[in-house]
Amino acid sequence: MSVAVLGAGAFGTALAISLAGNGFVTLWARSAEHAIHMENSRENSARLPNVPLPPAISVTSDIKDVEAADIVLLAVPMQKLRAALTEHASNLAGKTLVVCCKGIELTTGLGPISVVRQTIPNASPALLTGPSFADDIARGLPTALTLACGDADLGKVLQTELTTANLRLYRTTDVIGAELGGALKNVIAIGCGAAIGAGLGDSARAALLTRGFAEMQRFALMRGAKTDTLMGLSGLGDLVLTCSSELSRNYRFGLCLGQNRPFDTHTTVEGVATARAMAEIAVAEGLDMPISVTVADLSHGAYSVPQAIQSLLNRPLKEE
Ligand SMILES: NC(=O)C1=CN([C@@H]2O[C@H](COP(=O)(O)OP(=O)(O)OC[C@H]3O[C@@H](n4cnc5c(N)ncnc54)[C@H](OP(=O)(O)O)[C@@H]3O)[C@@H](O)[C@H]2O)C=CC1
Ligand SMILES: O=C(CO)COP(=O)(O)O
Repeated sequence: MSVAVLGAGAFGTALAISLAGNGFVTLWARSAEHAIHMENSRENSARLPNVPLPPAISVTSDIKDVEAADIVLLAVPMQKLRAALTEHASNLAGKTLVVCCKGIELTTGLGPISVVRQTIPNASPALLTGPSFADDIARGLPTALTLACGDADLGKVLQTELTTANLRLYRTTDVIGAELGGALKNVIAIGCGAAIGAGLGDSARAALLTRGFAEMQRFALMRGAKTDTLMGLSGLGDLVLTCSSELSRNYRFGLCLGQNRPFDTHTTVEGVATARAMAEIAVAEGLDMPISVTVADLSHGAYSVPQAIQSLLNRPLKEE
């Protein structure tokens, strides 16, 4: 089956490089200039520098090339997904669409699969998520991800088609659990980065990671996710990776908050909008999500790090 990747950012490019080991891949960028530069230089110097594009990748800005593919991977930031799908709805109608973004849409509180269902109702949606840095995948380092698809038979097909020499896919039909694990871990990673940035130490990070995971489970189970999914690659696996590595943009954003340093506003930091979406849902549903709500406030400058720490430490004592 032919594969196209819509979105030539760091992750889309990395997935295209890995999938090129299986056969021809179309990598679509919205900017014609960017596409031509990548096609000629055989590198995505803007988003994923120093990794050559294999010959099996064709970079294009012509959406008709995406339309020709059987499977389309959607690798744009969560808050841009609806606009991208709406713009290209007629080209993507009826296709198998594998969303690769991690987050909750701020304006609706929906995850990526629901956004696909709303914008392109006759598409077959799936989700690719789990612990993986674009740079690791692009350099061929071994990575394990979760392929979530509500249609179990299609999930098996996609698992086979999208597994590569270095990318091992596990499958699940628990789309909600996989979506929420990937979205919520970014929020906790910002908190962990802030703790380390502020010099609070590794013990504080472990506490935030663990209690943050309890919040992730509370939120996801309320939305119908399965505990096993949260315990897997798309939940705990990605949480551990993102909370412990400076390769993570969410973690680095948190580090800057903790150190009171500015952060490049052009960098994709999914956890900022997702923290806000999550906090709004938590308040509406009466869910106790103190770390996530604190990260939302911190990320938008409503709290300083010392205020955030005080508010978390001064909460009433409770059972674990
Ligand atoms: N980077 C990583 O290590 C990983 C990322 N992910 C997830 O993948 C998703 C994308 O992240 P990543 O690739 O890193 O982000 P980047 O910031 O590297 O790239 C985002 C890409 O999306 C494109 N884009 C933005 N808006 C639109 C639009 N409306 N239509 C078409 N294209 C658009 C941008 O185009 P332009 O350049 O023209 O602005 C850019 O190419 C995120 O949800 C992230 O959480 C998941 C796992 C790992
Ligand atoms: O999702 C990721 C790792 O699995 C990438 O994390 P960042 O978006 O924080 O860089």
